[in-house]
Amino acid sequence: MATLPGSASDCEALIAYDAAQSRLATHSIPLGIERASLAKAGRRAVAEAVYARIDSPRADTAAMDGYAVRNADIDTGQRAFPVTGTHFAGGASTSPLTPGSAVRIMTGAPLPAGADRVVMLEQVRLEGDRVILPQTLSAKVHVRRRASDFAAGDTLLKPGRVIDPRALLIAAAADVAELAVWRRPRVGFLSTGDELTDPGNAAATTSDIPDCLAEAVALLARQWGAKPAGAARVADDAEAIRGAAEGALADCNVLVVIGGASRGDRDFARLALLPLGLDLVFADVAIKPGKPVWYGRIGAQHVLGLPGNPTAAMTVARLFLAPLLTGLDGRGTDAALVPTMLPLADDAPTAIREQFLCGHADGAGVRIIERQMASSQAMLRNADMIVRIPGGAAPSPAGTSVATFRF
Ligand SMILES: Nc1nc2c(c(=O)[nH]1)N[C@H]1C(S)=C(S)[C@@H](COP(=O)(O)OP(=O)(O)OC[C@H]3O[C@@H](n4cnc5c(N)ncnc54)[C@H](O)[C@@H]3O)O[C@H]1N2
Ligand code: MOO
Repeated sequence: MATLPGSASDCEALIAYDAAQSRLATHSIPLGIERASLAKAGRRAVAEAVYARIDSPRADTAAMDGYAVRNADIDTGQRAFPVTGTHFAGGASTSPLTPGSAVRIMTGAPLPAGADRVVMLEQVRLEGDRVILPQTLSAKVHVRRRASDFAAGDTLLKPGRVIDPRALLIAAAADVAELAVWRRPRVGFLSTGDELTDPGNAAATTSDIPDCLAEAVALLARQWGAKPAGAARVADDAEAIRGAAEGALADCNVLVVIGGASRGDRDFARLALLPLGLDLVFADVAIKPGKPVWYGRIGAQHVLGLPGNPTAAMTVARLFLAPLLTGLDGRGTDAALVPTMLPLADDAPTAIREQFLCGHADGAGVRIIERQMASSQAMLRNADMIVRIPGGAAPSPAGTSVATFRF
């Protein structure tokens, strides 16, 4: 068998998880900047600061429906005011308030020049064309000062901020119609395996098994910001894998190759791609499950190889594909890798290799799902998180604080 650059036989050292992540991070750099309308900018990371193009409020405005008056008149003891007009939100700038008079005003309407207080509708009564204010007036003047929320030129969103609904509100309020955002990676998927068939077709055969990973990993990629760029499935045949990969690479930034990652007689994934110029960055990581995961570059494109065992594949997709995608789309690899530290509810199983096990949390802490295997499928319905358990002889007893990653 040909020697694979970056690979390790069982006698060679595997690359440590943290070292593999460091290597991934050096390659996972933003793809580039594009402009997106507000409608298309959601969940993207902004590449340039967002500045306010206008003051907000744009003028001194009423914070309540009521009557705009001058404090100077109030201070003289005047409480009955002739009403000289009505101001609505959206109205143009108005003539100044005549001293000794009031203007009926609605929330959001600009105050007439000279007015510096709004008395709420509920606190006044009308007598003919005069408004009568109460003797005692609150300290609150119910005026929103011009630029008191933000001023034109203020930095409202910093580069790297992910556009969530609140950030979208701010961009729109800043009078920004388009945002400079990092490009989203296009991700293609290639499942390999003679035994695989489309879900829905296996029962009609005696031995085929449904490809349970293609759609699941594509959804995981979408959840982490990717644009899916098609999926193909090929037999365990190096020529077929190479041909399909070549076609897929023309249309994606990241190609995820599923299966054929290991040492079997028909595990061709990495070997098949070497003639395309595959430059392996790491392969065979000292983790359980998912050891055969590999990552490399073919020119500008990124190629991630997942093992075929379903739980192993989903685990390393979460651990390596998610940060690859957040690195490429400007959020940074850490966006997918910051753990939540939680106490173990029970003693964790021990293993020589570092383990990334499926678990879920309840009031007592993290529970690692029992009897899970790299090939498990049904178990995943209860797997809300991946739990990092250190390798080596040292046990991790109940109460130990462990790193968890939401699935
Ligand atoms: N001698 C060794 N054998 C194995 C090693 C090793 O280091 N030395 N590693 C083991 C580990 S760990 C894993 S994980 C698997 C990974 O195998 P491959 O990536 O080569 O995957 P396949 O051989 O193609 O398939 C393994 C298993 O998974 C099923 N599979 C594959 N793709 C899918 C899919 N899309 N949907 C559903 N099921 C899938 C496949 O049918 C096999 O049952 O290798 C160990 N062996
Ligand atoms: O590590 Mo493999 O991914 O156990 O089955």
